[in-house]
Amino acid sequence: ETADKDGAQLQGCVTVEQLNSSGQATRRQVIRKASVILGRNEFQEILLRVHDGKIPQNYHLKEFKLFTKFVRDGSAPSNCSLKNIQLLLSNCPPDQLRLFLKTLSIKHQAWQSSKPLTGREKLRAGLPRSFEAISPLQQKDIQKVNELRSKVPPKGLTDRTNKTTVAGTGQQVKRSPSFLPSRKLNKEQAAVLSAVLSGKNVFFTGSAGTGKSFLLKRIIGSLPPKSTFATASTGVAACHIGGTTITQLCWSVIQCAPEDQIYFPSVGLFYKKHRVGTEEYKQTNWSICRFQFRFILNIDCEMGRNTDVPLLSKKRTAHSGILTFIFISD
Ligand SMILES: Nc1ncnc2c1ncn2[C@@H]1O[C@H](COP(=O)(O)OP(=O)(O)OP(=O)(O)O)[C@@H](O)[C@H]1O
Repeated sequence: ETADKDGAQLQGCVTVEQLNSSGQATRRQVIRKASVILGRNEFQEILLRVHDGKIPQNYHLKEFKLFTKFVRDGSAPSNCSLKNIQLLLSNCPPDQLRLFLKTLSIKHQAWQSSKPLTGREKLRAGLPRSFEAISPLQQKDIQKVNELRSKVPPKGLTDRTNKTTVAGTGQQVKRSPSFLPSRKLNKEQAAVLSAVLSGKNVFFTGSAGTGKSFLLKRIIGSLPPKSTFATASTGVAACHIGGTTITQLCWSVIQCAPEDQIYFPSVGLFYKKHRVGTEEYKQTNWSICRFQFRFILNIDCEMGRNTDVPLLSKKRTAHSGILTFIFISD
């Protein structure tokens, strides 16, 4: 349950954009497999370290805007306004991203309330450069930020960086620390999650109310969205987990493929993309049903040998080599 333990680290795709004075990107660097670490320097200032596996880049987070609209999809743009730099995080495990952004936001608010050193004081201190990963969120951090918020006079506005919503009456709303992982996975659930994260093929089941759906949500939240496909045999089951039906997944395989003609090794056939409603389309639809059938039947051996997987990997998984398929029964 790494996502719960640590809000200071994140894995995903990072796009670093250099903005000009009118906010347009003049330079862009995309790091598909980046590690992002939240840390502090020798003056306890908050830094964001982006590591591409070779050279780490540090970004000061004195002033920044955070946009959290797409966190559920594993994406979050943030803007370090001091340097006119925009960092766009994408394809991050959503649970990990959520905790990371909460940690960032709370730690930054707490830091703002402390008296930052002036440039002269920093020079005088003569401290050697350092970087240390930030400590995980604790109850005392939340209490501190709640105290700070209660001192702020009501404004009737919502600040983008500090989303303490203030009702129209001017009354300030204290947010509960609900983001702290209050519900831990039990031993069996944690074992399943760690097997999934280590890339094993896993089948888990249990009687009613034993926590299968709870675990499933945690699994989906711990994997990179672009290479995770949650599917179910029926629409009802798919809706339950925010996934898609297997038929839909198969169609998306076809549609995502860059070529007009696609080869499926598991059935040894070529399929052509056709316009909806044509005779060829109907035939292709039938073939896809057969493909699905084989796909599910052969899930162990086919996926183990990675036969059909490269078809998906061309476009949808440009960011990651490992694909995770989740099949849910009703
Ligand atoms: N580790 C956990 N900690 C706290 N609560 C849990 C945990 N696992 C499951 N629960 C709770 O137990 C209840 C049943 O869990 P869940 O709905 O996931 O079971 P299920 O096996 O999917 O059930 P069913 O087969 O009936 O759909 C839910 O209220 C869920 O929030």
